[in-house]
Amino acid sequence: MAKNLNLDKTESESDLSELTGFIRAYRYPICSEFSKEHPAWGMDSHTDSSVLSILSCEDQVGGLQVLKNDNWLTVEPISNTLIVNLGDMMQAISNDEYKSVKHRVKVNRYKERISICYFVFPKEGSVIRSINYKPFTYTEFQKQVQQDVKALGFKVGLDRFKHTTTAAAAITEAC
Ligand SMILES: O=C(O)CCC(=O)C(=O)O
Ligand SMILES: [Fe+2]
Repeated sequence: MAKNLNLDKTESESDLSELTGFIRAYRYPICSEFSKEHPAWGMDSHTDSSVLSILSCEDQVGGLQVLKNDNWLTVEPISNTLIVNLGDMMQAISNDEYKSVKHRVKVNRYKERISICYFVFPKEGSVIRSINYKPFTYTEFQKQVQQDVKALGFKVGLDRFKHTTTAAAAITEAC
């Protein structure tokens, strides 16, 4: 991807680090109390703050949905297959050429769901430089996300770091 985007090799290597990645395992219990009209979410709609997120759904129980062209698409689990989601840091690094995908997880009525996710983050202190965003470090991004969630109840994300005043417009729109 770095090659496709003509990114500087040293700089893109410093934006990716195995050392700052982590693995998280999830268990989504069975939930029978929902209907088509009132679905229940194991995880609400969000974008990952990572560079990349690699998902493995251990028991082939579906539920993951991704937003494409304003439509929620169900990701059918395929055995021995990993799903790679692009996160906010990849969107910034790629100057918005690659988009951080909005996704959510629906709970299952009959089976619990186990998934394992590996999140890749930028190296500590590495500055994300992009035409569309002010330079920032992942630590600064995360701090802003936490502040917004606390103050507004939702993540504003990359719009906060846009060069223009669209950040304010994005927040007003979301309210
Ligand atoms: O459990 C999943 O398949 C997705 C989890 C997820 O989206 C996340 O941890 O950010
Ligand atoms: Fe996610």
